Amino acid sequence: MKFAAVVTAAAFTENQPESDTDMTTASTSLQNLASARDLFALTKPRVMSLVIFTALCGLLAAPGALHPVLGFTAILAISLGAGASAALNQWYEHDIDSVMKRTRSRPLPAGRMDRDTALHFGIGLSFFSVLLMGVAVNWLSAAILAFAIFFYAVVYTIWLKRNTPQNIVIGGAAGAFPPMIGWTAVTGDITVMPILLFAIIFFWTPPHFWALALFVNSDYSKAGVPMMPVVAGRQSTRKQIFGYSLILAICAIAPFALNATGAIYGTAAILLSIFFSALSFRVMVSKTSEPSDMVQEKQLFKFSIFYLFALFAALVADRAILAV
Ligand code: HEM
Ligand SMILES: CC(C)=CCC/C(C)=C/CC/C(C)=C/COP(=O)(O)OP(=O)(O)O
Repeated sequence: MKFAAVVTAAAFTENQPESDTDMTTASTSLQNLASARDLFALTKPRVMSLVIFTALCGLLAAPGALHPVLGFTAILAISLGAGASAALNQWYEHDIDSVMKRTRSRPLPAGRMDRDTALHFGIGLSFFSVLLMGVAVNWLSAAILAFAIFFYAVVYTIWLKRNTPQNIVIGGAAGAFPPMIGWTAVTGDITVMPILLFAIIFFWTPPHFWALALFVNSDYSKAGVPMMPVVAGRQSTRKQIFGYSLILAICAIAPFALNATGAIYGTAAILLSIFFSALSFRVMVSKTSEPSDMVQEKQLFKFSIFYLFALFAALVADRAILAV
């Protein structure tokens, strides 16, 4: 311990700036570090980690083989494209992000970054990710990636979000493309299975998001965003959550029912979907109006994330076992 303390102290002393110029350089690099951190935050890394995971699972579950370097490049391109679309989303939404409690400490509303930086970063990274995918992997995957970025940054963010309570139902398509892109990176074509993977995330998105929207409702109404609970009310949203969770169950079990996967995926899909539907049912029959008492909604939101993670992990595990 003592030795470690001496070494740390020595290293610290060694790194001390000796002059004013050193001090300026040190503070500039600290600022650069802070903005690098903010650029990273602009990519919504926590949300995108699951997006990237579903893309990776799509790639690993697809029939055929892709050289590991190309597989890595495909996932890198999807990650950069997803991050770029999130940056463009925040460039456009700086006004409503500064009104909502949940989003006002983001780099733009908090004033730690100017809008042009976010715009240039988002556009530059979008082009780079699509070109990388096209040149290194294939142009079908690049085209779907470009469409997904456009769908999130323009169709959802600019057009749908502020105009219709169906915003996340239609806009959710953007988040449903990544496993399809992972799949086409390997196969180069679109078959029933990548369409089903798309459908799973498409029908998962409304319960995932509306569960959250129910307990952050006041944020959205304050910002004037017509999310479903704001426009149609809590009870209608709760019924729709249950409806979508039943459609989700059908889509999740379909790959097994169609013999496209084995029993590992089938068992996981059935158990996870029963639990998801049960939690959605509890939300539907709940009458709570106080956000702090919305235990069922909070549980459903948390479980939605586990559900998608576990379902896609089961898909890959199933494929790995079948291959042995
Ligand atoms: C239009 C579609 C979607 C909407 C509107 C939406 C909205 C949200 C919101 C508002 C949050 C709260 C956290 C935050 O402040 O960012 C959240 C969390 C999350 N979302 Fe979604 N989401 C959507 C689609 C997706 C998709 C497609 C995925 C992954 C495949 C995903 C994964 C996650 C994860 C992992 C979290 C938790 C992040 C954390 O722990 O902070 N979401 N989502
Ligand atoms: C490859 C590719 C382009 C992937 C994109 C994946 C995608 C669309 C994910 C959606 C995730 C997300 C953070 C939605 C938040 O909605 P919001 O922006 O309305 O949330 P906010 O209120 O937190 O800003």
